[in-house]
Amino acid sequence: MINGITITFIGPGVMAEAMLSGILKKGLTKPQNIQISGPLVDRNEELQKKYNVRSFTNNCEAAAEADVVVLSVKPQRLEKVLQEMKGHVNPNALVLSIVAGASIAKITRNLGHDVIVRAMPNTPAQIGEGITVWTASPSVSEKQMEFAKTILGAFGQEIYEEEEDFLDKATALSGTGPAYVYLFMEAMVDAGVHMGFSRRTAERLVIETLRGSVDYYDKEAEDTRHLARLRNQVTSPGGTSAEAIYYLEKAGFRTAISRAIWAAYQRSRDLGQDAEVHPPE
Ligand SMILES: NC(=O)C1=CN([C@@H]2O[C@H](COP(=O)(O)OP(=O)(O)OC[C@H]3O[C@@H](n4cnc5c(N)ncnc54)[C@H](O)[C@@H]3O)[C@@H](O)[C@H]2O)C=CC1
Ligand SMILES: O=C(O)[C@@H]1CCC=N1
Repeated sequence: MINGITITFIGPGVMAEAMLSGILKKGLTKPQNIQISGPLVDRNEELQKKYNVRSFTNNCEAAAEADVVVLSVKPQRLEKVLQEMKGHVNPNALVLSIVAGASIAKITRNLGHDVIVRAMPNTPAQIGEGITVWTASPSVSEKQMEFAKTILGAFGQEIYEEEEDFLDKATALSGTGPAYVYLFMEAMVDAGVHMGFSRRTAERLVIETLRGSVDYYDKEAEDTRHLARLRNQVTSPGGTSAEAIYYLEKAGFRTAISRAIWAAYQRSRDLGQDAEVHPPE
């Protein structure tokens, strides 16, 4: 296992906490081997008390001795953080970035370090049910690939992709995915309220419908399960589902989703190229 290795988190926010709590829950390493570094003393103390980890306000000091340096600051802060840390990361350390859009080339260029794993988790990582897609630069050793796989598997499932472009695609699909799911759920709840249900009842109906649908999908035999077949089961000829689906398709439901996810993919690629925020078309 990876016991004994030191891991430093640069940017101790929501995602860093999800990762470190998963790592500790799985017993991958001891709390004294985990360090966090961020500018907010209150936040540092909060995590220090909760998990018994060490905290720093100086990123360079925090990273100096670490075997794994996790980059978990917001994309807009990354460049400055990398430039400030240049020359302060152990040359043999694995740098594991979860920063949306930040390409391996960009990290290497700004940090002067080429042992990089780029990963894209999502927020259900906070309850150990995330899904993370990751890739690695050629300088990452086999042992470090195993570290990365073990660390990323501590807060959900992980999928390795050889081509880095899939990281931008995963950012759009699964990294950003919870935002689409919650928006869809909100819209359904609002429709329920529109028809006269109390908000509480509408929320319950929507949440249990989603949970039940996913569980039902999961129970189907792997070789025969198919989303369209499950949808067809609900859709009787001339019935309510057919009527509703007609209106969803007429409104361009699938195209809207596909275009939105494509736009998120392009946005992730733009972030990697230091592009300014651009207005939507
Ligand atoms: N929230 C999400 O759904 C996902 C986010 N990500 C990526 O994870 C990264 C972190 O996101 P969150 O945890 O949601 O953000 P967050 O805002 O909760 O965490 C960022 C942390 O960085 C700290 N910070 C700010 N400036 C710093 C500096 N100069 N040095 C060190 N720390 C500094 C902040 O105080 C904060 O604690 C982002 O790059 C994001 O793209 C990846 C997957 C999913
Ligand atoms: O919107 C964002 O920047 C983040 C990155 C992945 C999910 N949400």
